Amino acid sequence: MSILIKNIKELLQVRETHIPIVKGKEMNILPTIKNAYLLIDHDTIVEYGSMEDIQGLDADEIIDATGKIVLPTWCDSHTHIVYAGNREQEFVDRINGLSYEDIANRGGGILNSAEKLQNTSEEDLYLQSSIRLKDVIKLGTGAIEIKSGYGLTIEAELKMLRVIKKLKRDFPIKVRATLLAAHAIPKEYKGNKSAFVDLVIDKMIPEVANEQLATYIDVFCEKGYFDLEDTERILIAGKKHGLVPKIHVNQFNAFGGVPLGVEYQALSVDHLEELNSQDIEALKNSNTIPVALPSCSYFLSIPYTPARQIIDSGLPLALATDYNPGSTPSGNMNFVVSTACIKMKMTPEEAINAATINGAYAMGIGNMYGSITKGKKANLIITKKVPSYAYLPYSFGENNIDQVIINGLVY
Ligand SMILES: N=CN[C@@H](CCC(=O)O)C(=O)O
Ligand SMILES: [Zn+2]
Repeated sequence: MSILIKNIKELLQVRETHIPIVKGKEMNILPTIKNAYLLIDHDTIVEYGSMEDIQGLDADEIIDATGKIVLPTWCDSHTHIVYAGNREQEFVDRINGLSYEDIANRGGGILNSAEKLQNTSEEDLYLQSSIRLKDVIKLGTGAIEIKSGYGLTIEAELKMLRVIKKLKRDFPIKVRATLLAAHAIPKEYKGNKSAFVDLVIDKMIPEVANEQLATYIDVFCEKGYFDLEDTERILIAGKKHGLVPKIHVNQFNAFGGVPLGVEYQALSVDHLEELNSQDIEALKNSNTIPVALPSCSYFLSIPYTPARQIIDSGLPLALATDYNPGSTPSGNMNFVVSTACIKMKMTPEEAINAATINGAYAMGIGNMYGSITKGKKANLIITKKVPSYAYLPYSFGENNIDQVIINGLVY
């Protein structure tokens, strides 16, 4: 099966050869071809170019993209989409004056989601999560990282990871799984955090690695959750079992989590709403990518990750949703890209690079996803008729997507 997309107003993120990451000033460059075509064979991009050079090309199916923009699907490198129920009451409580911290301190927050998940069957959890996954694909996400972390017992963490495995089996998009057992201290371990960290290290990590249920190891490194020592112990144990660090740091406090992540070769350090100059220095000359989650800042009314400071220091930046029931009940990468431009002063070029090539890097799939490159997966967004690509972040809240192609099939 082949598809030829013709008369594309502008084809975005065209990279003749694969580049793994874009950093600093390069982030402001988005290579495009105006009046372009693109040929898909089965699930692969095999050819593209200017309409002037299209002669001789034919395909089983022709899509006329007159007036429309084509770009690679979003790579959402940070989500928690496997969860049970919702937390809209906490949302109302925050409107009425409680903070995220207040809610967590009285047993809500992550512990609330953990209780719900523990009491939900694997089948129901799969059903609830698959609805969300379908929805985000329609919004243009073609690759997604999904974390555990609402289980907090061995059984429930394994249940979450098995659901992620089934989603990976049943859906055409790329799915990467992360073990985030150290997401909160369970009620039963209150005052005895080190025993819970021992459980994560001695039981959960070996079991998950043994069953090959995760690629990455994550920790919520934050005051009131897991400190630097806990984080270091968990990263060491994860690495010993072949899990690559990819961690939550600096959401509310900056106290050394970023340099620690870099020291343990984390693939990414995510959140960074609070960031200091030592963090920036640590990230320079490292292979660790910072990841910003602007929908979380929006929803919790906390600071936005200082994208300008990061990019202007020559660093790369990726954008992701953080889709979860507590801090970001949205998996809309289009909103993330818009919000990054509106609130973080990223240019459309920077934001699109951050949500495609750099998103793919932040989930370790850059060789096959994130750009229009021959041989990469045919995962594409075809927009509605739009005046320019800057219109995409500009028209925030509007759905500009006409079609999503995943592995060469119109979704
Ligand atoms: N901060 C830690 N974890 C999630 C939120 C978890 C929750 O509130 O359920 C996050 O990335 O924002
Ligand atoms: Zn998160």
